[in-house]
Amino acid sequence: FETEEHTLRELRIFLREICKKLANNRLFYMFTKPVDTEEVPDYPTIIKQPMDLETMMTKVDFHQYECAKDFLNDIELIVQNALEYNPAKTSADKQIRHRACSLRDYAFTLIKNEMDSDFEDKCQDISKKR
Ligand SMILES: CC(=O)c1nc(NC(=O)[C@H]2CNCCN2)sc1-c1cc(O)cc(O)c1
Repeated sequence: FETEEHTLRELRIFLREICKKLANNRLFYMFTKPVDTEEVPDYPTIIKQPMDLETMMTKVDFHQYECAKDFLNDIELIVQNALEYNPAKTSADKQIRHRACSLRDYAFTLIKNEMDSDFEDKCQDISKKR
């Protein structure tokens, strides 16, 4: 199991790098911090499970991701929240939806290109056993 701990340590290092790259991309600044319910008071009435990149970085540090799939599930949550909260045909809402879709494509592509597929398989096997 020591090798399992080593594998999960490597996963955390990798996911921090991905998180940093996404959070440092100006395109995604509105996804970097929890939505401020002072500024956007109706947000919690519409979005029941908020998510953001800073929260995801904390989840990495708290060992709350055991494979890249779990990490991408939270990226998908950020995307779905933005699509739900910004449904209008206005250019403002359209631009936010477009940014959300770009975040999804960026994140999935980054992980696909930079992660060894059998490393992810090993992480998923560990995750299933736990
Ligand atoms: C992240 C998100 O989903 C988000 N959506 C918004 N939508 C609107 O403002 C649309 C809603 N429809 C009516 C016209 N306004 S603002 C916003 C946001 C932007 C930030 O810079 C930081 C932040 O925390 C949240």
